[in-house]
Amino acid sequence: MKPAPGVPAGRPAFYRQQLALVERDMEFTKTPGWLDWYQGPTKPQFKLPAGAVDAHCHVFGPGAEFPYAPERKYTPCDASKHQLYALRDHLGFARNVVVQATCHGADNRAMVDALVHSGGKARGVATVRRSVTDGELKAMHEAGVRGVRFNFVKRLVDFTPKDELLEIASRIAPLGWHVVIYFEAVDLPELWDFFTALPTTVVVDHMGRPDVSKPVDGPEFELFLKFMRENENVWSKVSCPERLSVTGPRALDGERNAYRDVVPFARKVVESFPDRVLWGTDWPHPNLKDHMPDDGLLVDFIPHIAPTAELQQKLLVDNPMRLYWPEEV
Ligand SMILES: O=C(O)/C=C(\CC(=O)C(=O)O)C(=O)O
Repeated sequence: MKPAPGVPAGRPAFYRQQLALVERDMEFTKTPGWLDWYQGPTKPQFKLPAGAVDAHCHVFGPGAEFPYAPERKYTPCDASKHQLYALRDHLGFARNVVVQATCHGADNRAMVDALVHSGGKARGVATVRRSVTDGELKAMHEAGVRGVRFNFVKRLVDFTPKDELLEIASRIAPLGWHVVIYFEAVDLPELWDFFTALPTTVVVDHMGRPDVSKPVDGPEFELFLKFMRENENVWSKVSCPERLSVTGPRALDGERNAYRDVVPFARKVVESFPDRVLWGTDWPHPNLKDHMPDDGLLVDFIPHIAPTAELQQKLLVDNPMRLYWPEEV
């Protein structure tokens, strides 16, 4: 990698460490254009079933307590566990699955801190490197971590060799954990063999980010459906319409019928694989450039993709409970 201007060749790692030490003692400056999470979300009209789980959300810092990682690709606004749990109660969820965000790298302290202060109402998904010790994995398990996330979205992370990821997968499998994968639809063909070699349950973030301007019955989305059909260990989050939508309308200003272009994709997955789907808010919505949704209106998106009470119960309660709280099922 080319060193930054003013950094002598061969020393970038040293300078990154120095930068981390400086940043630890200063306030973080948000990435230019950063959109903060929506204040004062509406109450959803859709009444969530009792025990509903928000199975994809994050905490950011706060940076002064849990510094953002030096290798991060964005610097967010703070979004604390207290704010996350206030949103949970406001929307009517009972539990959360807190997914490690890339702005914290493999430093899982903010996420783990959120779990241990949740009164058992949150479980987590971590990011780990091959250097993670068995003791650290055990401590994370006790805190409520039940999975690791492998991220292939190039704007978010640097490349990690597949042999390192396979080694991590083989170490977390005996703990009963699963692997969450995040990738863009165009990259599925190249990643197929790696994904199908994973020895655990595999959960895809946001339906593998389909291009929803393409037909729902076209070859690209069909490949994703085939991936789920042929591999019964593969689950999908049918989340993030606000990230995938091209035409909107946005979940803002009372719009309870938002992101209509995403509906056929998510509904197809929910109806084809009702026992292997999860839903989450994705609060505090990292990296949205266009708009920040009203989370209450996002919840009102759910009945459009899971139209029956039975599908809603599986999506929001039965499936996440089976994956994250199996001891209670
Ligand atoms: O929140 C998400 O799932 C999506 C993200 C951010 C992310 O994954 C991360 O920072 O860890 C994105 O597409 O920028």
